[in-house]
Amino acid sequence: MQESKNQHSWREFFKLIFKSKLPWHLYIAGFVAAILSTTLSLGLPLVMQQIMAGKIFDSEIVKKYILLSSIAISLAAVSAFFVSITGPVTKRNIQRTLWDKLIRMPMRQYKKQPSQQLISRVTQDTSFIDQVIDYFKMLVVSSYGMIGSFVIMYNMNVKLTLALLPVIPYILIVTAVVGHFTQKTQHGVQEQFAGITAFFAERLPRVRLIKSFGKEQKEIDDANYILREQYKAEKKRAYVDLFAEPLMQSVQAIIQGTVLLYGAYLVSKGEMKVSQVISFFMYVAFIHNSVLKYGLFWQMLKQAKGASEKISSILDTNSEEMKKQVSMEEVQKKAGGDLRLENVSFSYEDKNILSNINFTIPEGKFTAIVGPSGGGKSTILNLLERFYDPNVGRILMGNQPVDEIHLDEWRKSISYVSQSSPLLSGTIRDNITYGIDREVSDEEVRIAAEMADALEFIDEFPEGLDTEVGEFGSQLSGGQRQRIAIARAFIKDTRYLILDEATASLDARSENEVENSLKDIMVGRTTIMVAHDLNAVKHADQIIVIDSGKVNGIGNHEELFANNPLYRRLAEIQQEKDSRLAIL
Ligand SMILES: Nc1ncnc2c1ncn2[C@@H]1O[C@H](COP(=O)(O)OP(=O)(O)OP(=O)(O)O)[C@@H](O)[C@H]1O
Repeated sequence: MQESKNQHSWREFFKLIFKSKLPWHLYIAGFVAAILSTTLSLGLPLVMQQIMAGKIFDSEIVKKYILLSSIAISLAAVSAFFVSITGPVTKRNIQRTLWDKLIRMPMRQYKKQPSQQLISRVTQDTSFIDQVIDYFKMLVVSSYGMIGSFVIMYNMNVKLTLALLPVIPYILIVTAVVGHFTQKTQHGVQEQFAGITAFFAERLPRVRLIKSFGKEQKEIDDANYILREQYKAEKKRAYVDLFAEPLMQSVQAIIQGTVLLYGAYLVSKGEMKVSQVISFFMYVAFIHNSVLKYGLFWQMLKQAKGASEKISSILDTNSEEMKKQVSMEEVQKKAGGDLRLENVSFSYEDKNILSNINFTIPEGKFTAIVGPSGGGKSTILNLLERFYDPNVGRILMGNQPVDEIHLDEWRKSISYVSQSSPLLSGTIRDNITYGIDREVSDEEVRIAAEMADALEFIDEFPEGLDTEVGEFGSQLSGGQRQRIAIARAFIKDTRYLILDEATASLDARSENEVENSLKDIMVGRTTIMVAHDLNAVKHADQIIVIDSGKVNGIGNHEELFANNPLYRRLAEIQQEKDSRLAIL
């Protein structure tokens, strides 16, 4: 079982590498430069051997040494440059692939992982992949250098080379043990880091909530706790370093000691020259450096494998399918624009929300959806926008199932204004024209703003349409944000208008202004409005009462007031509320 999981994750790793269109030409260029540099470096101890053997005054040999080392260093620099270039290109390509997938995932998928985790997939995990490819290149080059060193050493002196062989198992064990513990503790540090990022990223945008409940000290204590955990993880890593460093040094001491002591013995026996021992010494330093890279590569590979599993779990999800067989225009010509929910049932995961819903939303008319909180009204809007598909039943436009219509055209035919219309950071103009694919003139933006009752406050800002709205529109009031969203809906000029409690969070004056703006925009459009304030829907052509995921009644205000006890009760509550407000 464990083995098949392991094989699976390696498959994910290679799948990701090949999917991400990596800059192979740059990798190959860097690899060739590194191999050439290593080849020249392998020749250096031999030239040094000649110099140490008495040719110090032979200018040709000295020149050769300087030339060889200069070229080797330059090629190593070129190779390092390619590493610096390939890393960011690889990371960028993987991030692009990932973002492309993330933004096209169906809504259900976003619920499966908190957004903080998704962010660290794109920012943190992608870095491991490019690092491991670089390390792999380094490993191949180091192996080549090691084999080359052994071959040269073997030709120089068989006895001294063979004397190094018993050290190899020790080197392998030390590298594996150090690699294992370093990787484990490093993983712990990264986990803590991800937790801390998530903690701060969640708290900072909600600082208002924290302050209003006076919970600053609790948040400081919570932060102290996770920062302490981070410190503990880092301390563990420091302890591992404490043992790792001497162990790795002992590898160096053993191989260098073997060369020096046994080399000195062979010199005393006349079987080797001192210059050869020096040359040997240089080769074992080369081998020692390569061994260190093996240890690091193993750690990197494990991290990259874990990261690629997580990234692949996102890449393997299905994207929303945008193009289906029928275009919106065709359907409309053939079947008109009435929307019909036919035996629709729906659940989020295993929680049943809607049961056997049937109703029609007539084209060009005003339909309101009302009912007690949690009954499923917004869920119906989610289904109409096709953020989710019904589990049972279907939604039709005319007599055409909407899931057969191009999804991008469908969504573009709907303007949606909700209780807290989200804005993106940027200017007021950027936000009013967001999602509009054509060129929009300032004149047009101003007309839309005027119709949404937004122009007056926009002109009060010194920067006018160029005013920055801040993160999530934080520089504007709730009412201002709503009116920007309505101006956007005016410009979008869509067939369908969906309003979900569009005025619920506003004060009486803003509510009045926004309602007036909405009245203008609703003219001639199929409007579906969810509202708790029954005054806002009294004049609807049709009101649908939803209770506990079922249709409780359909009719206009008068009909429902006369025949539907739930609606009458809601209307009476509304009247009581209105009269209380009138007294105040
Ligand atoms: N994304 C979601 N995942 C899981 N459950 C959800 C999700 N959205 C809503 N629900 C649940 O579905 C039920 C219906 O919610 P919905 O928002 O559709 O009700 P509503 O009638 O619009 O309520 P309100 O009038 O309070 O806005 C609620 O019990 C809610 O907890």
